[in-house]
Amino acid sequence: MNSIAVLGAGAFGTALAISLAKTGKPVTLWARTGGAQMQAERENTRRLAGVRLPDTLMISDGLETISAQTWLLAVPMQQLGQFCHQNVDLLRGRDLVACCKGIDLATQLGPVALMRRIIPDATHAVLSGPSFAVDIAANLPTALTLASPEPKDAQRLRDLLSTQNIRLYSSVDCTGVELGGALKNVIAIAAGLAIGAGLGDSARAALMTRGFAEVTRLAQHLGADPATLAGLSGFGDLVLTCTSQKSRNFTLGLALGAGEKMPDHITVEGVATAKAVSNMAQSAQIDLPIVHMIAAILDRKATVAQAMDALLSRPLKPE
Ligand SMILES: NC(=O)C1=CN([C@@H]2O[C@H](COP(=O)(O)OP(=O)(O)OC[C@H]3O[C@@H](n4cnc5c(N)ncnc54)[C@H](OP(=O)(O)O)[C@@H]3O)[C@@H](O)[C@H]2O)C=CC1
Ligand SMILES: O=C(CO)COP(=O)(O)O
Repeated sequence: MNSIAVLGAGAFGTALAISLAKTGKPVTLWARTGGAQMQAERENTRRLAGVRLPDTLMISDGLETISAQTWLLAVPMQQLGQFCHQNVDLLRGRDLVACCKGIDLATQLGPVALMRRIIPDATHAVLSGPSFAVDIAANLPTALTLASPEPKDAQRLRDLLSTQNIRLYSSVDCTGVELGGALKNVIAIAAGLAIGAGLGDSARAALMTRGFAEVTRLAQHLGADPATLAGLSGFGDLVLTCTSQKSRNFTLGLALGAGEKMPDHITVEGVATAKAVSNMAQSAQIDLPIVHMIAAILDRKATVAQAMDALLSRPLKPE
C-alpha cells in the first residue's frame, strides 16, 4: 500500500496527517521539534491542542528513516526553500506535495516552482483550498485542489490523498492554484483591516472583489487559467479567509485596523507574500493597488487612513 509522510508538525501538517491516517494508509508525521512529546501524549499540544492523534499515525523525528514515496511538505512558505536545500538528497525522486501558501520572498517563486528549481528530479504538486486545520482535525467536511503539471500525477495524488473529510479535485494549473492560495492571504489582511478600522461590511466586500480582480490579473499575466482562480483554491479560499476569525491573516488585519500590535510568533503568510508580490508586480508593471497598499502598511510606509485615501482617490474607470 502507498505510504505517506507529512513533513512539518504545525497545525496544518498535523491535521492532514490525522485525516490521512484515518483512511488506514500508513502515514508518518515528521516533527522538527516535539516529536517525543507527541508520541508520548498522542497530542500536538503546541500546535493543535485538544485533538487526539490516531493510534495508527506514526510520529518521527528522523527524516532519513522515512521510506514513503509521497511527501507532503507542510512547513511555512518562507522556510520551504531552506528545508528543500537542506534535504535535497532525501527529497529526490519522491512525490513532493507542497501544502504551504505564499510566494518566496527571496526568489519570488511559488512552492511548486521553488521545489522544481531546487529538486528538479521529483514529481511536484501543490495542495491548496479553503480548509482550517481545526476543521479538518474535527473531521468536518472540506474540498481542496491538488495540482500537478502532468494529468496522471494530479489524478493519482488526488486519489491517494483524498480522505473521508477531504474531497480533492485535480488540476494541472499549478500557477493558478498557488497564486490563488498565496494572494488570498494578502486580501484577507485587507479585509481584516477594513473591519478592524470600522469601515464596515460593504468596504470588506469591495476589497474582496477588487482584490480578486488583482489576483486574476496577476495570475493571467503569469500564464494561469482564470477558471482556476474562480475555483476552490482561489475564490473559495478568499471567501473563507476574508470572513472568518479563525484566519490568522484576517485576524492580523483586524488588529492593525484597530491600531493594535501585530501578534508575534504566529504563521501569517500574507505578510511576506504581500512584499514579494508587490515587488513582483512592480517589476512586471502590473497594477495591484490593494496588494501595494497592504505591503506599504505592513512596512510602516503608510497608515491605514493614508492607504484607504490613496485607494479611494484613484481615477475612476470602467469595472
Ligand atoms: N493552519 C491552517 O489552518 C492552514 C495552514 N495552511 C498552510 O500551511 C502552512 C503551515 O502552516 P501551519 O501548519 O498553520 O503553521 P504552524 O505555525 O502551525 O506551524 C509551522 C510548523 O512548521 C515547522 N517549521 C518551520 N520551519 C521549519 C523548518 N525550517 N524545517 C522544518 N519544520 C519547520 C514548525 O516547527 P517547530 O514547531 O519546530 O517550529 C511548525 O511545526 C502555511 O503555509 C499555511 O498557510 C494551509 C491551510 C490551512
Ligand atoms: O489557509 C487557510 C484556510 O484555507 C488558513 O488561513 P490563515 O493562514 O489565515 O489562518
